[in-house]
Amino acid sequence: MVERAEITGLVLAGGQGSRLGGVDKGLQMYRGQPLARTALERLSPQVGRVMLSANRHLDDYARWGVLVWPDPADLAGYQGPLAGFLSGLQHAETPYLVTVPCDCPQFPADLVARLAEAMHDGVDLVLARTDAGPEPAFCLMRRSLAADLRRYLESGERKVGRWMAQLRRAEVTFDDPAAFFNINTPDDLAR
Ligand SMILES: Nc1nc2c(ncn2[C@@H]2O[C@H](COP(=O)(O)OP(=O)(O)OP(=O)(O)O)[C@@H](O)[C@H]2O)c(=O)[nH]1
Repeated sequence: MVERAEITGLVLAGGQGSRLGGVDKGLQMYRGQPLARTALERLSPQVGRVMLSANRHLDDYARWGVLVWPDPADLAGYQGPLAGFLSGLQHAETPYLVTVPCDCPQFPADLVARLAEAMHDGVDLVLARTDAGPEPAFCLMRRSLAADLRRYLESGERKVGRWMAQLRRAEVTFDDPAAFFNINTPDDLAR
């Protein structure tokens, strides 16, 4: 079991948003508020501190008073969520990092507490899942994974599942798949 104060929360907003026409997804309005802001508000009470991962409009995000980190500069181009994981692991000052994507505005209020219950000696990372399958962007991990993840990305690998498969994993099943409703298209933003 890990205490809340030992966990830094990272909102992932660094993607390409190609299914939304290439816009910066975290800044898109959903129910009157930018998506990344909703994610930060939902995550903040669950962790000791929060940060945000972005690759565009860093100043716009920083205006909300949150620490914003771009993906590691030496890993060129868009690399997918693992680049955000690495940036978070490198900047976190707590022993644990938990990630959430910016595009799931209804994720569970007890997400981090439940992931933290499953973090034990012998576990490197804990993933959320529903009956529909794993939700790998919702991941509690040890900060000490930074070196392993850097080696993985430097070797040219990008796939989240393949990186996680070689680690000691635990999974926590959440009953309500609707809580992981994911915004990918303009229609989703209007729901
Ligand atoms: N830091 C960082 N986060 C990313 C990157 N790519 C995706 N993400 C984040 O990972 C989560 C899932 O992203 P996807 O929906 O698969 O990708 P996306 O780029 O946001 O959108 P599409 O281009 O439409 O697939 C979102 O929170 C993204 O912000 C990246 O290169 N860097």
